Amino acid sequence: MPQETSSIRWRTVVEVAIISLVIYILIGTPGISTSQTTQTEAVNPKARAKVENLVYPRENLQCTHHGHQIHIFTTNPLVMYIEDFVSEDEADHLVDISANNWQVSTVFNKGQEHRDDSIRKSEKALVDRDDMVQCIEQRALSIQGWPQETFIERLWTQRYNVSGHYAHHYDWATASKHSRRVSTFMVYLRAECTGGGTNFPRLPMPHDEKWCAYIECAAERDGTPGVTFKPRKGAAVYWENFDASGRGYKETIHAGLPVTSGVKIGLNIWTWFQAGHVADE
Ligand SMILES: O=C(O)CCC(=O)C(=O)O
Ligand SMILES: [Fe+2]
Repeated sequence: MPQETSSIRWRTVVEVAIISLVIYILIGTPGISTSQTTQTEAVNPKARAKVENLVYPRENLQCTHHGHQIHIFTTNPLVMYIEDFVSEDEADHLVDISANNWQVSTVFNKGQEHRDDSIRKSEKALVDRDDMVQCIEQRALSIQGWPQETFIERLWTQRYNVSGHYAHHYDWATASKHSRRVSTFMVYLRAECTGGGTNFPRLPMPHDEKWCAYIECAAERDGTPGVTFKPRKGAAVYWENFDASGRGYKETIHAGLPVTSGVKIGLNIWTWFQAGHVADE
C-alpha cells in the first residue's frame, strides 16, 4: 500500500535522525570530548587537531641555568632579538633529533594543505619532546611571564638549502576570542649560510649602529625594505602577533629570505592562547 510505504519511510528518516543526534552528542560535543575546548572548536576538526598539538612542559623538569641576552627592538609590537636563546649543545641536539624526520614543508590555502615552492621552500621535522626540548619550551614560557591558559605548539624544525625561503606572511593563524597564536620565536639552530635572514618589511631601521651586529646594515641590505635579522646560531627573534585588543599586528609581516649558499636550520616556537584548555604534559 503506498500510504503504508510512505509512513515506514518517515519512521526510517526519524530513526536515522535520532541515531545521528545520539552519535553527535557522544562524539562531537564539549565536555564529553577528551580536551576541554569551546563548542565551535570542539566540532571543528582543524581546531581540534590544533588543540591536540598544544603541550606544556612537565612539572619537576631539571633545566640547567642558561644565560641568554635580550635586546628589545621595539615595544609596540614587542620584537626582541635574543642572543643564546638556546645553547650550542641544544641547537646541535635539535638538529640531530630531526635527522630522520624531514618532510617537505607545506602551506595552507583556503583550508587546504599543499606544497608551493614559490611560497615556502624548505623541509620541516616534528620534534620529539625529550627533557632538553621541554626545557626550551619552559624557557619560551618563562620569557613571556607564564601567561594563563597559554601553551606551546609542538615544536617544528625547518631546514633551508640553497634557494630555500618562506615568502612574506603573518604567523597570526586562527584568531578568535578563545584561541590564537600569541607569539613566535624564530630560533636559528644552524646558520652556516649566506642570505636566509628574517625580514620584516614594515619595521623601521633603528638609528644605533650597535644593531648592525644583529640586523643587516648598509651594504648587506641590498635594497630589501625594512629590517632583516641575521641568522646567528643559538639566537632567536621573538615577536608578539596580537595587540591587547586581539588585533593582529600588521608590522609583524615577515619572510625567511632565500638562502644563497650553505644551509640554515631554524626552530619555530609558537605560543598559543586557548581559553579553558588543559594540555597534556
Ligand atoms: O625562516 C625564517 O626566517 C622565518 C620562518 C617563518 O616565518 C615561519 O616558519 O613561520
Ligand atoms: Fe613565520
